[in-house]
Amino acid sequence: MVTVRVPAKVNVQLGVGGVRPDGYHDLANVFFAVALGDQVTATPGTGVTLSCDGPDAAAVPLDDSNLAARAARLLAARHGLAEPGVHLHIDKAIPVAGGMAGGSADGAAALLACDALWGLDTPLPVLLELAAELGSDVPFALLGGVALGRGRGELLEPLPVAGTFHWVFAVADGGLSTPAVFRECDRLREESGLGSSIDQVPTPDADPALLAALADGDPVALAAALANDLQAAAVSLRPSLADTLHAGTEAGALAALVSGSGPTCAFLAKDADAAAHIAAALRASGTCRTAHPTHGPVPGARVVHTSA
Ligand SMILES: C[C@](O)(CO)[C@H](O)COP(=O)(O)OP(=O)(O)OC[C@H]1O[C@@H](n2ccc(N)nc2=O)[C@H](O)[C@@H]1O
Ligand SMILES: Nc1ncnc2c1ncn2[C@@H]1O[C@H](COP(=O)(O)OP(=O)(O)OP(=O)(O)O)[C@@H](O)[C@H]1O
Repeated sequence: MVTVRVPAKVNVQLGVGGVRPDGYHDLANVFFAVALGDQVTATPGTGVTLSCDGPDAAAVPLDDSNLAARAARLLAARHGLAEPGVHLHIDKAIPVAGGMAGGSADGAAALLACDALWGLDTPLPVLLELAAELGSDVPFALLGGVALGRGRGELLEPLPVAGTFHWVFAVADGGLSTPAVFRECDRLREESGLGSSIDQVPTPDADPALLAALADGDPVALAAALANDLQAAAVSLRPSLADTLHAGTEAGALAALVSGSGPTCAFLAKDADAAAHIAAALRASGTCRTAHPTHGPVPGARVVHTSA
C-alpha cells in the first residue's frame, strides 16, 4: 500500500495570452502550492478501480475519466504493462471543479503512488512529461512550492520564496468548467474590441514586483501584485462571486482574488490568526458554502506512507 499527499494550488499571477491555433492559451502562470490537499492511496488490485471519500465525493467521477485512473493507465502504458492492477482511493479535500486543480492533483498523486506500488522507479523528468500529457496543471502538482508555468502552464521554472503565507479559500456551491471560463475570457476580450487571438493579445510575462514579494516573503507586497486574467470571466459567469470577494475584504483580507478558473475565492491574510478570523467571517456571511484557512508554500506530491 502506498499513500501520497498532494497539494492544491492557487495562481498568484495568471496572465492569459491569446488563443493559440491548438485552442490553448499561452500563460504566465505563477503557481503556489497550499497545505489544503488530497491523499491518494494505491493498493494492489485487478484492473484500475477507484473509490473516493470527502464532502464533494459525489461530484467525483469513478470511471476512466478520473485523472487518477488516466494517470495509472498512462504510466502502465509507458512501461509496457499490459494489465495494470491497482485500486486508488482518493481522500478528497480539494473543492471539485473549483479552480484549485483538484483533479490534476489526484492525477499527479496517482502517477507517484502507482510508480512506487509497481516498483517502476520512473525518473522525475519522465513523470513530468506524463503529467503534461494528462493536463496543463498536473506537472505543477508534482513539483509544488512556487513555480512559473509558461506555455499552457506545463513548462515549469521553480521560483525562490521566503517564509510562509497565510490564505483562506471560500468554496462555492457548484463548480465552473475551465474551458468555459477561458471561452468567456475570449468573449469579453472580443466584446471590448481588443480581440482574443494570439496576434491581438500581448504575450503575458511574470510581474517583477510579484516575484520580489515572493522572494522577500512580504504578504503586503504580494497582496498588491496578485492578478488573475480569468477573474472577470469567472465573475461574469458567476456574478455572486463579487459578494464573496467583498465579504473577505471586509473581514480584513490583504487581498482577494478568484483562484484560477474559479469559483473558489482566495484571500491573503497577514498571519494565521487573521486567516482564522477571515474564514469565520466568510462562513457567517452566507456568500459561500464554507471557508478553509490554510498556508503555503508546501512541497508537491510525496509518498507519506508505504506498507507491504
Ligand atoms: C486555469 C488553470 O487552472 C490555471 O492554472 C489552468 O490553466 C487549467 O489547467 P487544466 O485544468 O489542467 O487544463 P487542461 O485540462 O490542460 O485544459 C482544459 C481546457 O482549458 C483550456 N485551457 C487550458 C490551459 C491553457 N493554458 N489554455 C486553455 O485554453 C482549454 O480549453 C483546454 O481544453
Ligand atoms: N480526481 C478528480 N477529482 C475531481 N474531479 C475530477 C477528477 N478526475 C476528473 N474529474 C473531473 O474534472 C472536472 C474538473 O475537476 P477539478 O476539480 O480538477 O477542477 P478544477 O480544480 O477547476 O481544475 P483546474 O483548476 O485544474 O482548472 C470535474 O468536474 C470532474 O468531472
